[in-house]
Amino acid sequence: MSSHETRPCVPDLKKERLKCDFNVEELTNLIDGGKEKTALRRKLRSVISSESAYIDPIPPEYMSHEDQFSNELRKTCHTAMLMNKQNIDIKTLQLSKAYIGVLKDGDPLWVHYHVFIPSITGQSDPEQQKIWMEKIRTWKIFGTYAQTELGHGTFLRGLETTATYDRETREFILNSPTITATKWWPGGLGHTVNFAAVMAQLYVGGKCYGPHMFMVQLRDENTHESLPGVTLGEIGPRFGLNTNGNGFLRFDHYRIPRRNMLMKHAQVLEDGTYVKPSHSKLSYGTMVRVRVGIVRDTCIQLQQAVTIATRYSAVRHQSELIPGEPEPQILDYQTQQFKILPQISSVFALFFAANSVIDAYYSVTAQMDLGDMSLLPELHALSSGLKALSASDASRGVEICRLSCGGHGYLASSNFPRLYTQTTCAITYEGENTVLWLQVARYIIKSYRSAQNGNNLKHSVSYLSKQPRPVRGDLSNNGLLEAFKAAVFKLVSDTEGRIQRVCAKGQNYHMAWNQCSLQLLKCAEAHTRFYVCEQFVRKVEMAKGTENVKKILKNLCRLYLTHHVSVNSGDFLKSGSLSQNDIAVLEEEMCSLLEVLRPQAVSIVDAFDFDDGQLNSCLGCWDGDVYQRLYDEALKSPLNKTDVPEAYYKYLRPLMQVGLKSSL
Ligand SMILES: CCCCCCCCCCCCCC(=O)SCCNC(=O)CCNC(=O)[C@H](O)C(C)(C)COP(=O)(O)OP(=O)(O)OC[C@H]1O[C@@H](n2cnc3c(N)ncnc32)[C@H](O)[C@@H]1OP(=O)(O)O
Ligand SMILES: Cc1cc2nc3c(=O)[nH]c(=O)nc-3n(C[C@H](O)[C@H](O)[C@H](O)COP(=O)(O)OP(=O)(O)OC[C@H]3O[C@@H](n4cnc5c(N)ncnc54)[C@H](O)[C@@H]3O)c2cc1C
Repeated sequence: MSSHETRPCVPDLKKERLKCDFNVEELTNLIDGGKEKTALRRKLRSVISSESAYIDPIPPEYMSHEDQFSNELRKTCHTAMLMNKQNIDIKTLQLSKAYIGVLKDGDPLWVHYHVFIPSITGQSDPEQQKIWMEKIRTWKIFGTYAQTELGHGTFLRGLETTATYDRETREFILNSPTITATKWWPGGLGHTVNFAAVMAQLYVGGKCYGPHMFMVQLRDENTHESLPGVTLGEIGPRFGLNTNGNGFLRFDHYRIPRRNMLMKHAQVLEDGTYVKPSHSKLSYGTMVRVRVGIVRDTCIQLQQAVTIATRYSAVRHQSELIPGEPEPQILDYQTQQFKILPQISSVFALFFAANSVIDAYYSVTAQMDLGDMSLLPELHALSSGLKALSASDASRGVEICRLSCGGHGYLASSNFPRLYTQTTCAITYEGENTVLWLQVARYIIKSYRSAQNGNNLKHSVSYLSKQPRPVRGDLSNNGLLEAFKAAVFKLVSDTEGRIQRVCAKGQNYHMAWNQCSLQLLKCAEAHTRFYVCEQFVRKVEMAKGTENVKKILKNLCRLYLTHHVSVNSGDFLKSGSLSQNDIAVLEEEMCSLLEVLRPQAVSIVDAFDFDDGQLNSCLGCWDGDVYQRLYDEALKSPLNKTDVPEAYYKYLRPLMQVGLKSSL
C-alpha cells in the first residue's frame, strides 16, 4: 500500500485506494526509469510548481489568439531563464514528465528544442556545430525545421525550394519559385525563431542533387525584423496546438554563405564539387530521431487521458446494475472496464516499446558514426512503424477515454479536447501514418523476398525467413507470440503473392503495389503490433521487483495480448495459428482480466504520478471532487460576468420586440 492514500479525497476514491495490493511507488519508479529519476522528476516538479509565472492570468480558452501565443511564449522563455538560473539542463526538464501541463496548447519553442537542435547536432560537421551550438546555447539563435511546403509534405523529392550554388561568390541562392514552394507549417516560424534549418533541392552547375539541409538566418538578431529576401508569417488557427507558432516562409533569391549547407554527410566544395553522403537518406536523419521521440510523447499523453478517465469512472455513479440497488460506480460496468483497462495496458506496451526503440536508435547511430550503415533500413522501418502505431493507438485511446466520461468529457475543463488535438496531430506530423506504414511494408516485403532467395534477415524480421509453426493449443505468452508470427507471415506471404499475381497480369510493379496497399498496411501494422507485444512480454519477464507489482505487469501484458488477438481474430483464424475455440478461450480470459484488474485501476493510474496542475482536468483531480470543480470552472466563463449579456440587447431583444408577423 502506498503512503499517498492518506491525502484527502472523496470516499469513492478512498475506497479504491484502500484496495491497492501493490507498491504504487515501485510502479512509479519503474515508469520513471528508476528511483533516482523519480526523485529528480519530483524535484524538478517542485521547482516548476512554485513558479507563479506559470499561472495563467485567465484560462487560455478565453484569451485571443495573440494573447494565447504571447502567454505561452512568455512561459517558455521563463523556463529557459529559470533553468539557467537553477543551473539545470533544460533537456533534463523536458525529458522528465515534470514539465507536462505548463504549456497548454503548444510551445513556440518545441521545434527549436526537439527538431532544430537535433538537426544541427546530427547534420552539421564539427566546425559548424561549434559555431552554431555556441549561439544556440547563448540564446542568440532560435530555430525551426523548415521542410514541408504548401505543395509537398510527404514526397520530399517533390520539394520545390531551390538552393543553387554560385561558384563566383561561394554562396547558395535560396528561392521559392512557385506558390506551392512556400514553406508551410514549421513550428515557431511565424514570429518566434530567427533561424531555420531549411530543406531545399540542391543545384550545382545546373544539376539537381536532391533535398539537402541549409542553415538560414531569417530575422535580424537585434530587431527581430525579417531580412530582405525573406517573407514570413503565421499560418492561422489550427485544430489544436494554436500556440506553436506554425508559420510560412518564402525566399526571393536569398543568398547564404556556402558553409551554411549542413555538411556532416554531403558537401559542396568551393569549386562546386559535390561530395555525396555515405548513404543517400542520411539527410533524413532528424526525422528518424523525432519519430523515436514521438513514441514516448504519445505514451505520456495516453497516461494523462487514462488517469482522468479512471478516476472519474470511480467517482461517477449512474443507472442501476442490480434493480433497486444504489447506483454503481460506472467503473463497475464491464463495458466501461473494456473502455479503460485496455488503454492502461496500452500505456505499458508503448512505454516498453519506446524504451526499446530509443536503445535501438542509440546503438544504430553509434554504428553509423563508425561508418556502418547496414542497420539504417531496419531502424527506419522500426521507428516509422512505432511512430505510426503509437500515434494512432494513443489518439484512439484518448478519444475512448473522452467518450468514457460521457458529456463532461466534452467540456474543455475535462482537458480531453487539448489532449486529443495534441495526440491526433502526431498521426500527421513527422510522416503521415499511412505513408509510414507503407515504408514499413516496403521493408517487410523486401525482407521476405530476400529470405526467399536464401539470405539471412535482420533481427526484427527474422521470423519471415520460414513459415512459423506454432504449437496448437499453446495459449501461453510465448505460444501467442508464435501465433502472432504465423499470422503476420501469412499476411505477408499472401500480399506478396497477390502483388506477383497482379504483375503477372501485365500490371507494372508500382501499380500492383498501389492495388495491394490496403493489405500492405495490414502487414505493416500487424508486424509492428507483434514487435510491441514481443517487447511487452520480454520486458515483463525481465522485470525486477516485488511479486505484486510483477503480477500487475503480467496481467496488463496478458490483457494487451488477449485484446489484440481478439481484435484481429480473423488474421489468426486465417493463418490457422489459433482455432475458433482458442479465440473463445482468450476472449473469456480477457473478460476475467478486466475483473481482476478493476480493483487496482485507480492505484495503477496514481502511479503515473501526475499532479492536478499537470492533468488540468476537473474530472481527473486527485481528490475526486468533480462536481464542485465543474461548477467553479463554469463560473469562470466571461459570459457569466453579467446576468444579461450585451448580445441580448443587440440581437435577441429587437427580435423579441418585433414578434413573428406570419403565423408560420
Ligand atoms: C503542450 C504540448 C506541446 C507539444 C508540442 C508538440 C509540437 C509538435 C511539433 C511537431 C513537429 C513536427 C515536425 C515535422 O513534421 S517535420 C516534417 C516531417 N516530414 C516528414 O516526415 C515527411 C515524410 N516523408 C518521408 O519521410 C519520405 O519522403 C518518404 C519516407 C515518404 C519517402 O522518401 P523518398 O521519396 O525520398 O524515398 P524513396 O521512395 O525515393 O526511397 C525510399 C527509400 O528510402 C528509404 N528511406 C526513406 N526515408 C528514410 C529514412 N528516414 N531513413 C532511412 N531510409 C529512408 C526507404 O527505406 C527506401 O529504401 P529502399 O527500399 O529503396 O532501400
Ligand atoms: C501540428 C503540425 C506541426 C507540424 N510541424 C512541422 C514542422 O515543424 N516542420 C515541417 O517541415 N513540417 C511540419 N508539419 C508538416 C507535416 O510534417 C506534414 O503535414 C506531414 O508530413 C504530412 O504531409 P502533407 O501535409 O503533405 O500530407 P499529404 O502527403 O498531402 O497527405 C494527404 C493524404 O494523402 C495521403 N498520401 C500522400 N502520399 C501518399 C502515398 N505515397 N501513398 C498513399 N497515400 C498517400 C496521406 O496518407 C494523406 O491521407 C507539421 C504538421 C502539423 C499538423
